Amino acid sequence: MDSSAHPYPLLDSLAAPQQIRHFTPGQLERLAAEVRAFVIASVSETGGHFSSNLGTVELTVALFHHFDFLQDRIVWDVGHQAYPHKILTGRMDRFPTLRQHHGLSGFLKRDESPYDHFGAGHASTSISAALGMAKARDLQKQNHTCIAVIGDGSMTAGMAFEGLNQAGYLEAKNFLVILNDNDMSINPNVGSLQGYLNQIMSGQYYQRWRDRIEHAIKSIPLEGLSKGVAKAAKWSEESFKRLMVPGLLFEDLGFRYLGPVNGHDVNATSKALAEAKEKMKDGPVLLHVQTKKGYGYEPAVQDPLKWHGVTAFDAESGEIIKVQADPAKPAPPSYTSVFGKALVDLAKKDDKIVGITAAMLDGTGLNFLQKAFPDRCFDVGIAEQHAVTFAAGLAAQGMRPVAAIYSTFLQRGFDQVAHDVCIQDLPVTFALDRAGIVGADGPTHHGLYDLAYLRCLPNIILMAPKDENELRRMLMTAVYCGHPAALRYPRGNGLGVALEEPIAALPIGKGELLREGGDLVLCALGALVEPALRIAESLAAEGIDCAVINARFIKPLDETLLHTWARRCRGVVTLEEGCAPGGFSGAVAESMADAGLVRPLLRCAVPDHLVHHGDPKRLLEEEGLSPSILEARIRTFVHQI
Ligand SMILES: Cc1ncc(C[n+]2csc(CCOP(=O)(O)OP(=O)(O)O)c2C)c(N)n1
Ligand SMILES: CC(=O)[C@@H](O)[C@H](O)COP(=O)(O)O
Ligand SMILES: [Mg+2]
Repeated sequence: MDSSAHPYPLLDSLAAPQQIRHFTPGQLERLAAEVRAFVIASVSETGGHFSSNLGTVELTVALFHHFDFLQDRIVWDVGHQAYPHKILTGRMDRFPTLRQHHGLSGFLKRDESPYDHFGAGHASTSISAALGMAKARDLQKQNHTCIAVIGDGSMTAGMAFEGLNQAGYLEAKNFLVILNDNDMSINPNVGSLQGYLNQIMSGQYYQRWRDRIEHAIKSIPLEGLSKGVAKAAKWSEESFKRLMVPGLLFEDLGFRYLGPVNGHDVNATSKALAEAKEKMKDGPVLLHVQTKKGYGYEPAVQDPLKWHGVTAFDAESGEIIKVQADPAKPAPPSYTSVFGKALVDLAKKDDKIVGITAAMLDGTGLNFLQKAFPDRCFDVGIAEQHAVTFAAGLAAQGMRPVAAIYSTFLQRGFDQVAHDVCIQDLPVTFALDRAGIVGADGPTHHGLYDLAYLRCLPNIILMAPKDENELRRMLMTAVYCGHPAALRYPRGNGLGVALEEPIAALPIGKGELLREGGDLVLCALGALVEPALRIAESLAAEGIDCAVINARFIKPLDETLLHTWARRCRGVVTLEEGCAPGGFSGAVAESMADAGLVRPLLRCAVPDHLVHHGDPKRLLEEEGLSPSILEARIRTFVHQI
């Protein structure tokens, strides 16, 4: 990065974040301006989460002015808004590597810095984690402050309220929750909580009078009054509070509510933090900070959804830099959009079909349904558990719900899938986007575990499409199979196959034989079917004869097809973009073992370890799942058996 074009004198002279504690108000403002300029310059080159980070600049600077985060603890919810935290804690020079292979993580990581006290990536964990830290501190007789910073979107999750519930009950001292309210999740934030927060925002005037009114009411001498008058005075105190005090919901949960404060005025935010420090000596405090996504960069302010996460862009013009595509070969559509449009096609013919998303309207492609049938599309907020049971309720009353949830985020709804959907055999469809390796978001976001955590559940039908056409057919199969069903498909573009009309359901539990062969049977799943076919053709030129099966179903597995070809061949190879323990290869191995069918087995899957962040192609190579590495592994295997 050319630092002469973007001078950062204060940042450059910052040897340690503790220096910020002695900054003057003017220096705090200049530091915030530098951090913002650096975020814009840096993310314009690498891409990354953007608008949320511009929203937390002043808040982060003010936090470092008041706290020493080598002693005090801070938990950033999700962590996608913590670039300013990283910049102030000695990681500025690593930003050119952001979200790249072996580079700086896009989230917080305990092993990346002593200032990262808790890692995340999924939302709404911060209050629970910070409260755990506060309790550990008390039990170990320490006295630092523990802080959770949580966005209004993340606050919609049940888990956030579970944390508040316990914190208020414990009367946790030196415990601060900062609610960073920008009226946005990735899409606009939804739900009655947001309505409540907006009401507080519009009633700022009352906050100034709050302390005076409370004091005046409290100073009424109740002792000398008759019982009835004292009761009336007490009642009027409560009523006044309810009228005048913003954030009463949080007060009723045992928090002292402070704010709202303008989170882009660094010195006002600093003042509010000073007050919070005093008040939290007596018990938990919630500080409500009002910010704007994209603040300080007009294109992002105008379109915070587009600028939530971006690829590289021209900082001057705000133009996203497009990777030069071959004009002769238009890019195939994304699996997400194929799903979104197919759902609308099905919904046009069947008014029992409804869609559900947990705050990922555009991310899952449910925006198409939202546009076509707004009454049949539900964004429930960041509330995957609720989304699943809400879908179960709809299914129990004869609707055909399709819950579109990223593979990684459904992990949070596991018990609901098991207890509410599968045990009751309710026909809920799970459309699991981002299955497999996702790339830059890293370990918290790869969709590697879905097959393992769903395969064990009763009644569920599990599928993975080899291309866009099959995705549409699987969606139809799932919606009308009368049981719980899930289809999982990857992030990114499909293969560009022609879409067949009309969409036809698949026979349940039937795989597809794509190629006959006598040496090996390659049993492939989803995104690895097409590479398996190409590998088989390449190996044929060397005299290695491979049959290829497109499994289509992980459950029920097409055992007849599998066993037939396993018997005809000398060895079996499974290929999947998912974790090896418990995944598709496990289903194949179990089935052969149960049938007493003994064949050498090569399992091509992600081994039992973390997959870090970076370019998906490179990560696939590292996991031994890129086409050329797969081919080499299969060649070695066939020569060994
Ligand atoms: C459990 C879970 N569901 C969904 C997401 C995807 N996600 C990441 S950030 C985000 C929006 C968070 O909104 P908010 O907390 O208000 O932060 P903001 O971006 O507005 O600063 C969502 C839905 C996630 N990370 N974790
Ligand atoms: C932080 C978070 O969870 C999301 O912003 C996520 O990064 C979105 O990923 P996609 O780009 O795959 O939709
Ligand atoms: Mg928000």
